Amino acid sequence: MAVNSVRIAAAQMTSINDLASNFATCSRLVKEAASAGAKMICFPESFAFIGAQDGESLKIAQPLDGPMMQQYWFQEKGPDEQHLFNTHVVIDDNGKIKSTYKKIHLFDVDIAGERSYKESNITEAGNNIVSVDSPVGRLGLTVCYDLRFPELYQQLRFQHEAQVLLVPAAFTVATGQAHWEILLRARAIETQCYVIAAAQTGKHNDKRQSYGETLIIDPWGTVVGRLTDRLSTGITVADIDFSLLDSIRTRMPIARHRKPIEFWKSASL
Ligand SMILES: O=C(O)CNC(=O)[C@H](CS)NC(=O)CCC(=O)C(=O)O
Repeated sequence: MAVNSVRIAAAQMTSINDLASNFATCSRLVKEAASAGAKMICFPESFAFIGAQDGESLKIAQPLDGPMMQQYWFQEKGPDEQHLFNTHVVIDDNGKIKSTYKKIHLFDVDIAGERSYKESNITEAGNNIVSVDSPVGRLGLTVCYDLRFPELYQQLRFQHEAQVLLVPAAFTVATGQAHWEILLRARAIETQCYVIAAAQTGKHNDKRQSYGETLIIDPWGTVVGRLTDRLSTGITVADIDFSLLDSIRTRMPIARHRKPIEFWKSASL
């Protein structure tokens, strides 16, 4: 019988301003995922480093072929000394880089009652949509704040034919409480894709805290993977079931029913 499902793991962790300590956590979680039978593990945004002071991430940023990436990963050095790229990297089981995606939507947002963020101060935005085939299906790569821009996910499903959408994140506590799960489930339902959302959680330093709640969601919108504690470090695993995915897409063929906006008419503007 053909194998129609394959296991994936999503990590949850609290990265700090210490590359070695974050790396030790990642190694431990990779081993846990392998013993659980997972073929792939997804880490949160900024798993390698979350700075406590301005400029710290710029200092540790390295090129994709630098020494850190040999170990795994990152903060990708940007086009100049003042900017890095917020890059999502897919690495195969030989340690080879299969694909990279630079975060398109930057988080320049003033959170009521919390603080304001200006990611564009140190980050250069990307402008390429990226998908890649993998043992767990065709992946669509995104990062964190991208989650609020559904057209990216529509492109990944309908133009790139993605089956699994990846959303590594470091959501704020306020926006996470209000929006995290509902946005992720909406993306899964409207694209009929698995959504894997590995999340930073807890307190990184005096100024920075993340919501957490790593989730794996199936193409029907059901949460199939979640840690028991939103704030703990660990993994959750779930099986990507291609028969389920095909059956949902066959019974409700939204790819065929979809009417791309180029064909719509505006009555008036
Ligand atoms: O700065 C880093 O180290 C890593 N990058 C992030 O944490 C980014 C930019 S500040 N965070 C988000 O995009 C949060 C989005 C969010 O919370 C929302 O959309 O509500």
